[in-house]
Amino acid sequence: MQQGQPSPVRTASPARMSQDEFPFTQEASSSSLPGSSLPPSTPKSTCFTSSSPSALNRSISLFGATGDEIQRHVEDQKSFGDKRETLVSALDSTTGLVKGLAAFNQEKWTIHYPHQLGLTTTAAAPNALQRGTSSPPATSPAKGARPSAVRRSASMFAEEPAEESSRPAPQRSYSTAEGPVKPTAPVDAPPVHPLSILSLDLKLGHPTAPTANLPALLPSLSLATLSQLLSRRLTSAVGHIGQLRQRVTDTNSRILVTGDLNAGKSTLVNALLRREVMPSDQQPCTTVFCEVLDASAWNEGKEELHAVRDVEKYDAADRSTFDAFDLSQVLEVQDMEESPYQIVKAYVHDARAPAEESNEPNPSFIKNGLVSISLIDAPGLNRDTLSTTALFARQSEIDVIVFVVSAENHFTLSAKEFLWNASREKAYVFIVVNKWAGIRDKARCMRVVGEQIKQLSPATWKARQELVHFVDAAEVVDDETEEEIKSSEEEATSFDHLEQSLRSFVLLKRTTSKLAPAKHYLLNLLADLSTLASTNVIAASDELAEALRQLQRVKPIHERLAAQRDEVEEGVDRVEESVVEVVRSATWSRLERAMGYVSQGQVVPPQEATPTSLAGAESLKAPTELPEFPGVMGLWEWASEVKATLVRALEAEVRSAEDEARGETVEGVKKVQDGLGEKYLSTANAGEQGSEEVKEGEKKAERVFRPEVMFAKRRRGLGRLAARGQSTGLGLGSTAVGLSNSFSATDFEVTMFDLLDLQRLYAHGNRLRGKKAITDGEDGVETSAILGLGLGSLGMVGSRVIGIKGTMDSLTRIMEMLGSEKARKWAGPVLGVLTVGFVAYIIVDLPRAVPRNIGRKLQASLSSSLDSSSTATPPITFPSAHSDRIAKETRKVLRLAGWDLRERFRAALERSEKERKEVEATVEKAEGALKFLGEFVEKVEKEETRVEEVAV
Ligand SMILES: Nc1nc2c(ncn2[C@@H]2O[C@H](COP(=O)(O)OP(=O)(O)OP(=O)(O)O)[C@@H](O)[C@H]2O)c(=O)[nH]1
Repeated sequence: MQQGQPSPVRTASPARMSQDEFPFTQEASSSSLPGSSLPPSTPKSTCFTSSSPSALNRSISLFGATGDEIQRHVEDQKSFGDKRETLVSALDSTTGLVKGLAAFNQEKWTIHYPHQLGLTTTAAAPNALQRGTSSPPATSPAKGARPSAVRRSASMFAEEPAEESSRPAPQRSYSTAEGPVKPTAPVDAPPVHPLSILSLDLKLGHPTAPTANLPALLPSLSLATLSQLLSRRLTSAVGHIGQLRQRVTDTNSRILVTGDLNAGKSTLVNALLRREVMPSDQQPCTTVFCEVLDASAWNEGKEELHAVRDVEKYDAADRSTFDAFDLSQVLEVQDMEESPYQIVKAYVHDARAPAEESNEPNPSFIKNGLVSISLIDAPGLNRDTLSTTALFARQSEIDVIVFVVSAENHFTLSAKEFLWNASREKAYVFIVVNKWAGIRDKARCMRVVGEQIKQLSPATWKARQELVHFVDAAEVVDDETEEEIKSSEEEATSFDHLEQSLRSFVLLKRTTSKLAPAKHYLLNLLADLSTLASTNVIAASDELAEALRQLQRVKPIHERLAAQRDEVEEGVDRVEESVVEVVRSATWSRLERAMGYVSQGQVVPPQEATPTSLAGAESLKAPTELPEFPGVMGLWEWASEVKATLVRALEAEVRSAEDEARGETVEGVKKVQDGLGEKYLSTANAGEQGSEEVKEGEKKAERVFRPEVMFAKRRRGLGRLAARGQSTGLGLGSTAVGLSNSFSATDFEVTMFDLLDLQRLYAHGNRLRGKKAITDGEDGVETSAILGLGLGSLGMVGSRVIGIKGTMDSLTRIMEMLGSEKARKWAGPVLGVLTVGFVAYIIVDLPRAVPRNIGRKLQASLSSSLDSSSTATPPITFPSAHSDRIAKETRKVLRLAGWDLRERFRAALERSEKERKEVEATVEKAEGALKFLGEFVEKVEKEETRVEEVAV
């Protein structure tokens, strides 16, 4: 530096400059862009107190960046890269978490919403998550009191106050079905914040419902519906994360350079590239938008022009979508009258870019190793181009608008209009006041331009230290030789400052426009996930506790019932067998006894323990004695009556046996239904949680035992002994099992022989004669038999009537003498005597003989009808047949009662097994849910910490 030259820029340290000296007084706390990660710029007062042009020229360099600032910008770039990497990783992890929760909600556990548990936003409440899980996913109070800006976006039930910044979250109830907010949470409810991203959009389907009433709708939605709505929310969250990721990872950033005609836009672009790529001329020469891109990044390193007719179809790899020109032909392409091209893409190499690919920050503007910046040189603004450029500027891919204004001309009307509109949409617009070197009264120029900016774009004005630059682009382009480039890196200039600000601003813009939304969205989403998971930890803990309590009740009952299964079977069989045996033997002995009397022609004397007939059962009065003998004249009718009486006596005994069996059966059924039922089913019923209605229904379904219907379908009529065993009508809806044998006491008629005790006579005669008694059923009567009969009868008459036993023996001896020759001559008189004796016997013995004969015949008749059965088995007798029948009927009733009990027991066992399985499944489900949610909350918290640390 030569002597006499004005002091170098750095000696005029910004710190030493007075704020008042700077025409654009910096407003307090607005030295950096709002929300910027850049530290506030050092107040670089650009006081142009000297009116000397050279001094001013030197002062201009005050705008230039110091080495520290450049270093800071470099660090900014690096930090941007780190933040981006962290957020991309967090976005990916969160996608995994959301998908995991969605699958969990679909397959394993229906997610509850906080209001379903009646939770409130009680920030001071102790953390309830510590109960019910070994690894409590605690939400720290610090997290609970997360800055409300993060929460601002949505509330599940009510709008959040916009101004809450440092205040704790308002108390808010989730269960507002009744309208007014009231704290419904249990004392140990965790702090819960309202859901934002995952809140339910209940306006769907209720477009007219006012927001304030929405909470009232929540309780009316079922758990399943809410869970489905949540699924949709989660799916859309995954979609949104995808979009955010795309935006975050998008490295392309576009700067639109626009301004008045001839303001020096092309010159500025060239200056940023440090090479003359765009044509610049006194004459308006930019007619088409021309985008300058890094050739190595976008066109395989090849420098050329792509003149594009249809931007929508453009593909750098597809030659058919553009016309290619040499880079040097740019003026030709621009100069075309009525250009057919929408845009010209100029792929160039930046002179300052490193030859090799590197992610390290470097001085190149378009290839800085972090963000690929493309510069779009727009046609100068006039009435024709204004709307097109405005449209272009509005595109979302345009990160920054650099508005170039000539210091010589200030803002034209078109410029003002554009700036006015653009600043409304983009908030910040870079303003480059170009051709600054030629301005003499720089202070005045600055003041005028400053006033205009203040009005046109207040936001830009506020951040003017970063956004408003006074430069001379032509100087940079003209003067920069290879060597000067080097030296310029060492000596910061105002243009460097512009360049670095622009670069930082692009990064800042990207941070604000891409990283910040991603961070805020992630924090909101993660907070929601944490809330949901925490809420569900409580739900799962409660469910687990309840299920374990249920299991404690249900498991032992089921185990006991399962162990008793065989016991019940055996118990029922035992009762059945014992009762049947009692009935069988009682019946048999009763009938055997009865048959003993009847076969002797006697009525059956009542037994002491004869049961009385049950109400409703058909009763039959047992005859107490035989009808009185009316004399020989009424003999025949009397014999029939005797027969009927004996039959009735037998039948009455059968009835009594049945009554007795019925009584036993009643006892047996009681033993089964009440005794065993009480013993085994009370266990099951005690454990049943079934409603009273169900139990009532089961009771109704039980069979009702009506003992009086047992044996009801017996054959009617005195003449038949009802042994056919047709349906006995047990009253249990069963089909009776019939006996294969049939008894019929009416099958025999009273005959002449019944009136005489021929058999007895015959037997007696034979005994006298030493012969074997004839058997029943032999029709033929031999002479000797008749003789025997006669003798027998005589003897009997004699012994009864005369009363001398000796006479009888003498007569017998006399009769035996008839066989000898000597005795034959006695035959006539003896036979006479015999006949008289016989007749006398008949008359005297009738009242006794007839009943006996009939009884015997009755017995024979009953037995004969059974004799057809196999000889291998014990002979079936009247008592045995009836005892079998009655025992069978008893067994049938008991079996049904047993079957009933078994069924009820089986049903109870099944029910308890089902209940146990259900409870066990619930336990498993809740335990699984707790495990999942515990891990989930941990992961969410890890992500939250990671994302919170990303400063955007
Ligand atoms: N002294 C001086 N002249 C400049 C500066 N910038 C541009 N010029 C001159 O101004 C004229 C117009 O420059 P351009 O870069 O073509 O301007 P432009 O805004 O691109 O023009 P159009 O695209 O046609 O609107 C040229 O002759 C440049 O040499 C500068 O900073 N200082």
